[in-house]
Amino acid sequence: MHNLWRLRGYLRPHVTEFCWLLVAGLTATAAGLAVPLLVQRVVDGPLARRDSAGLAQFGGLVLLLGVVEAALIFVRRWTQTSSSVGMEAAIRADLYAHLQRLPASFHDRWQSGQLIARATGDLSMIRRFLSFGLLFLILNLATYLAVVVLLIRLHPALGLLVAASAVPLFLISRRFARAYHAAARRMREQQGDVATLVEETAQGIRTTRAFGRGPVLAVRFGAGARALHDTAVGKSQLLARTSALFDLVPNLTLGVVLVSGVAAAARGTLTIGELVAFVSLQLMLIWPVNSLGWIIANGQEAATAADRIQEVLDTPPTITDRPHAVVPRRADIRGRLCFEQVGFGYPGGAVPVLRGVELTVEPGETLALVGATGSGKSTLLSLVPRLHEVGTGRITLDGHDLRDLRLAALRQLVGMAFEEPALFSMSVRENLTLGRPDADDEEVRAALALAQADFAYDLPWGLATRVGEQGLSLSGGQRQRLALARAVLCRPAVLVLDDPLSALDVHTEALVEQALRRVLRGTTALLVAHRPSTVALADRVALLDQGRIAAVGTHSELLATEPAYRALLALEPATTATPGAAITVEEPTATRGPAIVVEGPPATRVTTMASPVVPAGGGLVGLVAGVEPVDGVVPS
Ligand SMILES: Nc1ncnc2c1ncn2[C@@H]1O[C@H](COP(=O)(O)OP(=O)(O)OP(=O)(O)O)[C@@H](O)[C@H]1O
Repeated sequence: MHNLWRLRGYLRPHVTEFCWLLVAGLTATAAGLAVPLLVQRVVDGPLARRDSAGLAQFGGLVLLLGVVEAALIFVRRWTQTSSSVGMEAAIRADLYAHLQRLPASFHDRWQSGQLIARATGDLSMIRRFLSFGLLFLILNLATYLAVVVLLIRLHPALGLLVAASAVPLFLISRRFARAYHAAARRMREQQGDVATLVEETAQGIRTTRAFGRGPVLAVRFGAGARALHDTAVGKSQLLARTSALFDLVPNLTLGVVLVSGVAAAARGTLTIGELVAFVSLQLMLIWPVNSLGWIIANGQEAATAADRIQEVLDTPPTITDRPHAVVPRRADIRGRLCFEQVGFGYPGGAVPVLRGVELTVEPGETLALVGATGSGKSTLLSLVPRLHEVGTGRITLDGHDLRDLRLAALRQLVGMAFEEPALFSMSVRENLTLGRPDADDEEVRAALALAQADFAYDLPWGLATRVGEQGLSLSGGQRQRLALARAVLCRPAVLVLDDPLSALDVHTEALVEQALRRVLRGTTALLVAHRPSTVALADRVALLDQGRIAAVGTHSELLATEPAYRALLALEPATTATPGAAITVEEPTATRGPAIVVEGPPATRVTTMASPVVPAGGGLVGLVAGVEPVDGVVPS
């Protein structure tokens, strides 16, 4: 319960409402408790005396109490939902803001399904406890205590017997709470796992369809869903068993009270009215005791949810502003970027990814980073906007250690485009202006022109077209060009490009390069390059080998002096794409079945379906793999 208690701060803004809720709830309970006491007076008074006027008076009073109780219950229900929903929203907002502050390494470790489950299902559990469980716990305890006091006053011996029934109830509750907590925790984890599986399947639907792995994933999902089902059934059975015990105890007590009460009434030590009142009051304990199982279950679910939420909230954001971090003026930044003995390793990684990196990029210079796959190029780039924090050494921008700059300011100074660009399910314009919400139409147009992304104007609703989740309604090359336009729109002092042209066909790449050359002239840029054509954009090249800078020089210097560099660029596959390649489907012949033919000059004629060459945005591979719906038939 400790972690649930730690969330009490969220109750503070609603404390007045909560007090009113309690007052309304307790008054309604008091009105309900008064009814049996009035009945006692009626039975022993007007009813015994056959006084019909007195009877009508009492009847009116009981009716009034009933109306008051109903009105107060309505008020309580009306207000309790709004305050608990407000608390849920506040916790969710803080959780989301915290997730934003947590470093990339946290998100590498955590499954997104687990985070989604925490921000949705777990928070709903807490809301339900705050709006119902907690309130009923207080009201039911108050009812129990009040009834027991009234019962002891009516008949001390029988009243103490009822009070004693609290002992087995307490023991059952304690055992149940422990077992239910473990089951609730297991179930929430399994729900997170199932959410992750669904999310991964949705995101990787093209890959799974193309490989025909749907049934395998379905088996994996089935196993996860079955485990969740079994835990849910076990949890419900636990609650059902305990609820039966919670039913049994008050009913057993009621039986004993009835027999002893009738005997006492026969002996004359208890009036009929007192017996009726006693039994009526005791019946009022049935619901509070019965609901105890549900309230404990609700409390345990909320406690589990609070544990899971605090696990995230307790993770410290390791990449934060230093106390005296400064916001440099954009005009003062020339863009000299220095890596000084930079070392870095991923948490849990056996060996550091970067070691003693020494590199300087002069203002306005473009430096290409070339290295074998896995040599640490992307990692090095990610240190510049502080997506990861340097382990040893430091990186400076115009002499300022990056850690001495305010994070928000640094990320405005650094524009970044990734090889696998993330677009969000919002309009093209919103995606473009993510880093510069104030950019006007002309600036957006210029950025799109530069990235050769004018296709955006031809989308069904132009820049207002919403791109699907992760921009998957666009081709890889289109996404890359939009990401490039987004990076340059920020007018950054340092442009960091992680192989941003890899998905472009040769024709588009040449156009983007031409335009990029103009931008790069005035900006410090660090770009990962795999192709000689991209390297040609750079003034100098740094060769990264197993996390160390092996050589720095111009392209021709490195070609002349570094065999490893020559080998890397020579491994470049021969380009086969052809602007305006024609695609036709040929009829089957005697020697082969039907074929998709992509035709350029004779050297690039392709007749195998395995390697069609299509201009960016062609989507042919998706049709062949059966991932996308198709008008007509793709012969196989
Ligand atoms: N988030 C991560 N967590 C743990 N290890 C990682 C992570 N990202 C990368 N690595 C490891 O760090 C090393 C360098 O990866 P990095 O992506 O920087 O290489 P790269 O040179 O950019 O490769 P490529 O050219 O294939 O993109 C690799 O061994 C990789 O497995």
